[in-house]
Amino acid sequence: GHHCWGYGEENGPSDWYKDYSLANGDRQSPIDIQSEQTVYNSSLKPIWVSYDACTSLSICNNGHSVMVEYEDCDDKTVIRGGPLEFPYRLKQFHFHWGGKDSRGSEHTVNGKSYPGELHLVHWNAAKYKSFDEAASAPDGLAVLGVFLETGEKHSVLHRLTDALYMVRFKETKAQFKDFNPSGLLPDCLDYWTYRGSLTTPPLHESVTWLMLKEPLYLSEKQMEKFRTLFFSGEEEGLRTRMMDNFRPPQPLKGRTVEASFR
Ligand SMILES: COc1ccc(C[C@H]2SC(=O)NC2=O)c(OC)c1
Ligand SMILES: [Zn+2]
Repeated sequence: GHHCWGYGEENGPSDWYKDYSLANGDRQSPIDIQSEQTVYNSSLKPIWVSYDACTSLSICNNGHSVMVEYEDCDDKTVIRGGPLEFPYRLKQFHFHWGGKDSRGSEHTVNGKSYPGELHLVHWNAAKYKSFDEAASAPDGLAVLGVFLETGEKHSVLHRLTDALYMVRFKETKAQFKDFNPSGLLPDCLDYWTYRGSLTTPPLHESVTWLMLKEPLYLSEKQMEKFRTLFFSGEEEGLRTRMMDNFRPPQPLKGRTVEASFR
C-alpha cells in the first residue's frame, strides 16, 4: 500500500508507531533475553521439526529482507511440540543482519547483539484458514529464531548465499527448489519462548517466539554476501544496501520468558 515503512532515518522503527499503533503494544518483539530472569519450565516439550517433505518454491527480495517461500497447502512441513498446542506449517524463512558484525540480530541476549538472525515463520493451519488470517490471531504464528554468529563457513547455507546475486534488488525473485531448512538448525534445540509479535509492520501480536540458544555459524564471506543486497529496486537511482534491517528490543511489559533448559 502507500505505507513506506523501512529501516532508514525517516521511516525506521522509531517512526513506525505513527502508522502502526501496535508499535507500543504489550507484547511487542523483539526483546532482550536476560538469561538470569528466564524461568526454566520442565513441562516444556522438545521442539519437533518435520521438514523432510518440504517443497521450497522461490527466493525473493521483498525490499525488507531476503526470503525463501514454501508450499504450505498441507501439513508436510511443520513444527510441533515446545509450548505449541498445534502443529504450525512452515510458510517462509528470512534473515535480519547488520552493516557490521557488532549488530544485526533483532533479539539480544543479556544486551549482546549477534551479526544476524534467521526467522523460520510458521502458521496455525489447524485453527485458521489462511496465513493472513493466522498472522493477526494471538496464537496464529510460531517463529523459530536462530542467531547468526561468524565462524566456519556453513555448507548448507552456502547454497543460499550463492543464490543471493539473483535477488539483489527489491521485488526480484528466482526459483529455489529442494532447500530443506532443517540443515540450518544447530544440533542443540534448547530454546527460550515468549509471547510476542511480528517485528515489522503491521506488528500484529500473533507470534509464539521460539529462540534457539545455539547460533548458526557462518563465515565472514557469507555474511558479506547478505550485505550485497539492496533495499531499492534496480530502476531506482539511489541504491541503498540492504543492511541493519532489524528492529531493536522492545519493552518486556511484565512478560515471562521461559527456558526449555536449565
Ligand atoms: C502480515 O504478515 C507478516 C508480515 C511481516 C512478516 C515478517 C516479519 S515478522 C518476523 O518475525 N520478521 C519479520 O521480518 C511476517 O512474518 C511472520 C508476517
Ligand atoms: Zn524476521
